[in-house]
Amino acid sequence: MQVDKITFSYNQNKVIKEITMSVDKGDFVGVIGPNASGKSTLIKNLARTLQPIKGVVYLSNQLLNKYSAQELAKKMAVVPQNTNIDFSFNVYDIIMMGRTPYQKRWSKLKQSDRKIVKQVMELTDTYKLKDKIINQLSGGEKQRVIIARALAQQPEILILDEPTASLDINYQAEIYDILEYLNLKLGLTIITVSHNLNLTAQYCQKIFLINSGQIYAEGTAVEVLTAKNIAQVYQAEVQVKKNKLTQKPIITLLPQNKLVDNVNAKSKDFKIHVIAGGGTAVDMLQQLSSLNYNLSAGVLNSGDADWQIAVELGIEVVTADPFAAIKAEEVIAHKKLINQSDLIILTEVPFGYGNLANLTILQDFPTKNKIFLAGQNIKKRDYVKGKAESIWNKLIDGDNLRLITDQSQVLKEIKKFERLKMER
Ligand SMILES: Nc1ncnc2c1ncn2[C@@H]1O[C@H](COP(=O)(O)OP(=O)(O)OP(=O)(O)O)[C@@H](O)[C@H]1O
Repeated sequence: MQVDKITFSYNQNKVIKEITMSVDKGDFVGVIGPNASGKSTLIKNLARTLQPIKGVVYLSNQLLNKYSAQELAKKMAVVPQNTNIDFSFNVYDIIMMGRTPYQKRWSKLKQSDRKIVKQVMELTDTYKLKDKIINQLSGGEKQRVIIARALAQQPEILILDEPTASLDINYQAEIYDILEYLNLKLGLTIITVSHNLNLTAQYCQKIFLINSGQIYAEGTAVEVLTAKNIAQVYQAEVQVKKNKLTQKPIITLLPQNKLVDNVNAKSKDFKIHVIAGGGTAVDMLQQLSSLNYNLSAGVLNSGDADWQIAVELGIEVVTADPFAAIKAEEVIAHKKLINQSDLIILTEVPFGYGNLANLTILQDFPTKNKIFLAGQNIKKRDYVKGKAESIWNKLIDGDNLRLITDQSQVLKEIKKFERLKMER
């Protein structure tokens, strides 16, 4: 599908402004954007429900306007946001309506039509509902029936406007799983409009972010769903993390209200320096960052999981080369960051010759507040013949140090140090 500079207005209100976009055969495309940004209007223009006042849409190199209704129904199926269905039909008949473009007037149903309908019913888990009347169904069941009817059209391209709006999380993922199956196994081209940024990120290969009737950003989930783009378009502060399994972004809305902002504003004055490595601080850095703590970290090797997350979260970090030992200039930079902090957190990182400097350095800061994570005995993490253990034992004697064995206690301990600072 090739969309060439289309503009659309409702009366004088220009809702789509010169949008150009292309969808390739086999794409799984997500259209996102805030309320009233023009998403539904855009896809209605793509589905020929509305006609652009300027610009053109091509489908398989043919102008969309040139298709007969029947030809178009064989090529494209649409699942609109609100579907009005005659309540007197049962589920089977409704899904069979999807076969209309293939049937001659007054002709009998063919065996092949029945077979296709059965297949799509099984795929969408609607076969068990076949005799029910549509108004006896829940919102989620109804939605699956509408999707089944669209699939019965055996389209090449399927356009869905908020297909999971009324579904619980199980069915949301299930609907997207079905769409993914159709996309990957059968090569169906799919365009979905959704408010669910995480589902869109997870499933769509290509995303269009719409703002005020224009494309604000387009590309892969990683390219489009950045905290900056979302802040600009939705005026919302979010945290974007990476799903470790899929490498796709996960978007979490951060608390936006003033009350929470005030609490966070206080937190921002409190600086925490994290000494970690080997992925021992990933969850903690994410949690503390989402609570708006002012964070720094070091010395971390480039490419290390902790380094990766620190960089993604915009945390100031002293970086060493991948797999290389910490160098003198890195120790100096590290000292500077520690000096600026109110609290040092040392994770359960193993120590070898390459990173022993991260422990040694702490001897230069006897009066700094410290939290050491000690779920795993230092002996087991000492790969420098007892040197790490011996430094550790000296360090843990200090009054301003809390040893905790459970990472879930970190926040409680931080709050205590924070309160002490405020009382001073
Ligand atoms: N039939 C209509 N007549 C007049 N204005 C309309 C009509 N449909 C939509 N609009 C207006 O066009 C703008 C874009 O609406 P549209 O439904 O395309 O946005 P959307 O991005 O899909 O919104 P949402 O996320 O809330 O579903 C809105 O300001 C809306 O009020």
